[in-house]
Amino acid sequence: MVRQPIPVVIVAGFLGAGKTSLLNHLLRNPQGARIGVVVNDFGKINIDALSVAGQVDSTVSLGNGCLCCAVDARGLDDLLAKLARPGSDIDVIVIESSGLADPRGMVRLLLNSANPRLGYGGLVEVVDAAEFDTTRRRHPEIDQHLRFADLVLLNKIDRVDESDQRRLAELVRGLADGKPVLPTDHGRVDPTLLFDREAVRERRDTARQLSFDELLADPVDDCHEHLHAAYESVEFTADSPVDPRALMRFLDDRPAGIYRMKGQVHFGAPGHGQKFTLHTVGDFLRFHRTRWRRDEPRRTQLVVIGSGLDQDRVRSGLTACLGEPDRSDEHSMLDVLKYTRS
Ligand SMILES: Nc1nc2c(ncn2[C@@H]2O[C@H](COP(=O)(O)OP(=O)(O)OP(=O)(O)O)[C@@H](O)[C@H]2O)c(=O)[nH]1
Repeated sequence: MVRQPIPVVIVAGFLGAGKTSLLNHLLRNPQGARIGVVVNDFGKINIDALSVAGQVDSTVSLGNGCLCCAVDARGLDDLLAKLARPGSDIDVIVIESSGLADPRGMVRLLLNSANPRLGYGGLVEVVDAAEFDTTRRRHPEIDQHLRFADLVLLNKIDRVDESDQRRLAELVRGLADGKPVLPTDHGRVDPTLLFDREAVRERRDTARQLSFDELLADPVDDCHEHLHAAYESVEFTADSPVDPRALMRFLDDRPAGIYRMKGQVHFGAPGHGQKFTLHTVGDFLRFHRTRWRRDEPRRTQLVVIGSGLDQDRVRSGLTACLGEPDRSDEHSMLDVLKYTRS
């Protein structure tokens, strides 16, 4: 029996829009589908891969760099072929692209893949409703990304009021050429919308039209003009614990240029030895508290992403946060806990 191609769904969207949240939602609610995952992060420590690891059998990580550039895409075909190898019982592959990748390059790559086991499963663009206006002002090219989407998730809907929800939904629908726009929070969407195998051929045909008319007609696609060309990342790893008050001071007065921070923090405060996952997106700040896996080293690993960063200042600022808190200070974690969801 000839097997239907495995749909490959690309999840794209600007830094911090909610791609990993969507991926985690899909992995927790697979509706019986076996999902293979490819994670491409910006920054040498692949925080996203750490976040989805343990939930899925087949995760492959592309590490640093953006998938959208041909030079960085080398190996993607091999990774996909590995996931779709004969005998694999994967039903769908989801690629979470870096928040700075240009999705057009990835769509093109998949359409041009010679692997008969793989089919283009569509592009899902995740939009951060709370940050969209600002992001668009700074990066007007985001509009182009939306044009190629098959489905747009207007995410973080809980962070905007109703009239803004309506305005943004209309705006995004217009930019996405009338494609469906679904309001979501934390990427919670009906997974069957993404995994519908029947829709794969149709999407491929539509995308092929795009590919000939627009994608391939625009082969220049200079990587130096991609969003990631203007961004840089700083990685920070430390085995000694972090002083919560010092970290909060750093976060309250972040060095200029930082847009996104993510990773895990190991605090030294007594009674707070759990894993605190940190996310900042623009002004947004959140910690999520979970248990460390048994084999996981208690250490802080952060990726800081921004434009025009003073990398030394970021590193020295974080290094200055290391140290045991004052043990007589019972409230050292108070500010952290204000921003924490368990
Ligand atoms: N309030 C709110 N927060 C959200 C929502 N979706 C995601 N977040 C939070 O936003 C932060 C970033 O979410 P991620 O899912 O990591 O975003 P991402 O697009 O994968 O980020 P990058 O890979 O760095 O580009 C996390 O703290 C999430 O918990 C949402 O709908 N509402």
